[in-house]
Amino acid sequence: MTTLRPAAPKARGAIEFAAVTKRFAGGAVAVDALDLRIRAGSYVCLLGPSGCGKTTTLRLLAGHELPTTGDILLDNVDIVGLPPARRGTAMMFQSYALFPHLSVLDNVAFSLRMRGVAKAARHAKAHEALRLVEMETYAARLPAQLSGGQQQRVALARALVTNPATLLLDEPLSALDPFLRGRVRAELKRFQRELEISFVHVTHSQDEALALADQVVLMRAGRIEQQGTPEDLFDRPRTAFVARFMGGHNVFALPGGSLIAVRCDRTRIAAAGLPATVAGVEYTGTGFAVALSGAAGEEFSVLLTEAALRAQPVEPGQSVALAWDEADIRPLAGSSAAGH
Ligand SMILES: Nc1ncnc2c1ncn2[C@@H]1O[C@H](COP(=O)(O)OP(=O)(O)OP(=O)(O)O)[C@@H](O)[C@H]1O
Repeated sequence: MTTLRPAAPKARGAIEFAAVTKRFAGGAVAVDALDLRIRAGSYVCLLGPSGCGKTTTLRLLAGHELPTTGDILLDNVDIVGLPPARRGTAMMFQSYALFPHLSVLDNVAFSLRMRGVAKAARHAKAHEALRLVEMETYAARLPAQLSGGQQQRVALARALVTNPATLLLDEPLSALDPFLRGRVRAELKRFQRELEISFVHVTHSQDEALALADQVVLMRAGRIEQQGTPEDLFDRPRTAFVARFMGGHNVFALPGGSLIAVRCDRTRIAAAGLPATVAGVEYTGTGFAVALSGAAGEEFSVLLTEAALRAQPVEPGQSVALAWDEADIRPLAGSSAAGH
């Protein structure tokens, strides 16, 4: 479930961005007066279209970028002046970032070696981290002798060996095939719960964010468009941008210009309502998706069960009407005149 548990007393990794702006040389504002709060021990996904500032936000936390203005706190400590290794953050890279010539154990111990930790102590900690991800028996192998999922676990152990308060993950699953992605996704969630630290996970994938996050932060042009639980973002979008980005919704402009969102599975093909033309019908496995176009060329979608489509067949080119229940209307900020 995605409901927020009350943070346990030992949970770590509370993050606060206070009016953080990052302006790159050349003028690009990647992060724009960002105010962001992340609770200790929570799983947060930063989501949004390409270029909206997700990676920059993560790099600001890690200390790979410095803010132009603003403060960043981790467990109430201002970390802006601290070097990356002293912030209490760790970054998990994709598995191919493992050093190919080092054993699994030495890969995991690497950052401790860089910090001057003696060999016996760093190997003990590396074994502990490998035990946590159930990879201890592979300690002597080289990365090339592991499966993709095993490499990913080693990458996770390598990030966790410094005992961070927050783990930063930039598209950690994008290199994996869909089957493995599902498995590693479940493991990430389990580790995060067990460790009671915060995970900040950058993703392009709405599905990934909905499946993993306690809190989803949807960014747009360096700002937060909406932050909330996956249910908030998916079922209670506040703007047309959120409804469209999260998917699964139709955005309708009502007479007068106000905008509403209605879920595609709650939009009906009815005898009377908003006129639309059927553009196509696709089998989705669990039912059918009917693609439609509105009078002004807007794109809509209605999800039907097989039984519903059989009872009321539609075909491309057919004129139909769309209807919905009052209870399924989600009013959106802005109006169609504002260009959303
Ligand atoms: N080092 C840099 N110098 C100049 N501009 C940069 C730099 N890094 C990022 N930007 C710009 O800042 C904006 C935000 O980039 P960022 O990488 O944070 O976006 P993103 O949301 O992670 O995108 P993507 O999903 O494509 O990775 C973009 O317009 C990008 O071109």
